[in-house]
Amino acid sequence: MYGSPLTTNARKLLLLGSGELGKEVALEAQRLGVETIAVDRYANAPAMQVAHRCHVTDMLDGAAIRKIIEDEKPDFIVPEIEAIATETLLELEQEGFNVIPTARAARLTMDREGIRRLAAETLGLPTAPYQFADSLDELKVAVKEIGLPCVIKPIMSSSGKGQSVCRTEEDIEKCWNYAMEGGRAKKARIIVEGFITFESEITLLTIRSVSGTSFCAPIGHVQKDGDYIESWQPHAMTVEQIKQAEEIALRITDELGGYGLYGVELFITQDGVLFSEVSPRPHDTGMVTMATQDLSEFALHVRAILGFPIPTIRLLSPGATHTLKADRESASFRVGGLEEALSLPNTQVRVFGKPETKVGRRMAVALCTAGNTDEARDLARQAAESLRIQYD
Ligand SMILES: Nc1ncnc2c1ncn2[C@@H]1O[C@H](COP(=O)(O)OP(=O)(O)OP(=O)(O)O)[C@@H](O)[C@H]1O
Ligand SMILES: NCC(=O)N[C@@H]1O[C@H](COP(=O)([O-])[O-])[C@@H](O)[C@H]1O
Ligand SMILES: [Mg+2]
Repeated sequence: MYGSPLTTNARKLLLLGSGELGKEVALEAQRLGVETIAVDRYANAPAMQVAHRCHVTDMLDGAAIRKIIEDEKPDFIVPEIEAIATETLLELEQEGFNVIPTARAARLTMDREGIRRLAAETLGLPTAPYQFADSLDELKVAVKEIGLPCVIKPIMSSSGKGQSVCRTEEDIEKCWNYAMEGGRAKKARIIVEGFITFESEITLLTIRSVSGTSFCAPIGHVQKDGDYIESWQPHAMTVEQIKQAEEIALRITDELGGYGLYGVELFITQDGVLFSEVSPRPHDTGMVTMATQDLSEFALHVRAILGFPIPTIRLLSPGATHTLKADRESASFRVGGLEEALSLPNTQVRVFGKPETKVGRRMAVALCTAGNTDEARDLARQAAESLRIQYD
């Protein structure tokens, strides 16, 4: 039982990160009468536009995050991005705050080394071969060990920032410099992974709630330069592949614990399913569930967080998403083409409302359903291609 938002008995959910995914979490929380507070590094972030209140702060500044949380006293602290002062979250959890799904999950997944060592070395899950390096010289040695081609990523980055494929020895220095520019922390540490020639890659949304662990139908996706372009659900898989995928997802989410939705990223290869990484929060590729499922990944996250049951998750239709990205930096622009996009059948659009564009920044997504995923992908691509950004 809890009171209405903005009254003394309100249940309060504070988002650390306020992008397009947080916006949907805030909306779902509000549907259940929860007070929402959005925090991010810049003003007018998408979730701030729908939350009851907001705060702008450096998300890696532990003292600043602590001050906001001590003042707000939220019932749930919900990380929405990776780059947060997670040491402070560990402390706050110790002091009795509820970090979703757990502060340790946020801490481990903030940095590729934490989650990769846990998955591969502690749990023994199959992954791409990997090495870490702190300098260009160390990287050269690591590339020799792993072999070419390989994938080089800053240990702290997301949405493909600073990530590149190294194909020849001459590329190594370029990849190192690219990783140094794209990483979000001061640490100059990178991971080198063997390049996996996968048949497909999926996100397995896995929910830990009072009802136990539930899985959504697998979501297939295509990424370009490490960032997602399109996703679809369900992704066709054999019974054995689904079994392996669910086993991996169960192992890693059981280890990380807590209540909430996880996005488990997996590579489907000829030799079986490999663990790639996991988000302890809704996943960008999972936006497709806003069109395909009775409960979207955002609704599921909120239900799990609040401690409510999730007896069933229904896939209502095959569906797909396709993203709209900006190609330059601007604070004065318009998103157009909605008339054309929305004249397509079974099509919806989410315009995130980000205040500025940047090269490669995701600004909107098209969501479509159809009789099968191929048709849905075609439709979503057409819808996204109808959308355009006009810069002043
Ligand atoms: N070892 C690999 N072999 C082949 N492709 C890879 C490898 N690692 C990453 N990729 C490709 O790059 C994409 C992004 O990689 P990864 O998920 O590690 O980065 P990320 O920055 O965390 O992205 P996001 O935040 O969007 O999940 C993967 O989905 C996959 O398409
Ligand atoms: N792959 C992670 C992901 O998609 N995260 C989503 O993107 C936002 C940041 O976008 P921005 O970089 O455009 O501000 C995050 O806040 C989250 O919603
Ligand atoms: Mg990823």
